[in-house]
Amino acid sequence: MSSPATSDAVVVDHLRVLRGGREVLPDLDLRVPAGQVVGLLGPSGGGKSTLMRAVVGVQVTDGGSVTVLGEPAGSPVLRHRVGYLTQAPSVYGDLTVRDNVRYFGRVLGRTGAEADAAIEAVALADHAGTRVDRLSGGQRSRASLACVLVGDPEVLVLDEPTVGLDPVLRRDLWDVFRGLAARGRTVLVSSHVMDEAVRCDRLVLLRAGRVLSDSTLPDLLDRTGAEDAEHAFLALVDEADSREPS
Ligand SMILES: Nc1ncnc2c1ncn2[C@@H]1O[C@H](COP(=O)(O)OP(=O)(O)OP(=O)(O)O)[C@@H](O)[C@H]1O
Repeated sequence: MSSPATSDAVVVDHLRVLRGGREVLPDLDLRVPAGQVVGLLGPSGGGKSTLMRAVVGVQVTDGGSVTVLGEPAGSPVLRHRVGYLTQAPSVYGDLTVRDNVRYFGRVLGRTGAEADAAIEAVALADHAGTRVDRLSGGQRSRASLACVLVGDPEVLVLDEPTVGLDPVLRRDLWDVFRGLAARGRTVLVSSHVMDEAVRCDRLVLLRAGRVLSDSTLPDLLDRTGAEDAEHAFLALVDEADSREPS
């Protein structure tokens, strides 16, 4: 059996981001090991999307650095090596699912068969011929995900890919993410849903722009004595609050 990759696909060093004049990420350090699924969890407004935007290089930053696959985030050489799923589906409404995925695939030199495989992976084969503007919100976001998957990027940055999906679809998508990591891809995925923590190799708990914890789930549960990720997170919040002056 080959040993897991030990290099870091993403290195965030003292990242500082201001948005709307507010310090959203004051001073953030993070390492995302290659070939792993790393979950970015935490409350709404905690800075998950901002961090992801910095990793793909679309966020104006105010200090520190973000390195992806050894290159500065956003470098042109990373364009085809990093895939990004935003919370707002980025697909053409007046094209079918198949035409969207084939279009993005063609830009990246992928075949029609590879586009079909990406559609299959997000369980949209039955809707491949449907115009995207006639899909539900969850289907639309899966169509967007297929457009990311078709490029088979080395690093996937997925902002809430399972939001609003039923448990079966969520499980199936997590199987896809696990399969990507098994092939050496790195997946940084954000979620509000704490029970998705069990599917991650590592968990980063982000709150108010700070990393409360960065560890495996077993280590997190050990450290906090909690029974699951949600209770562990609450314990860490309480611990952080008790340290802050009121
Ligand atoms: N365009 C913007 N202009 C100014 N402030 C912003 C902007 N977008 C986000 N923010 C602020 O940045 C902070 C972090 O937002 P961010 O979207 O990164 O959080 P999040 O953890 O991804 O939240 P959610 O889970 O709700 O998507 C929030 O306080 C938010 O109000």
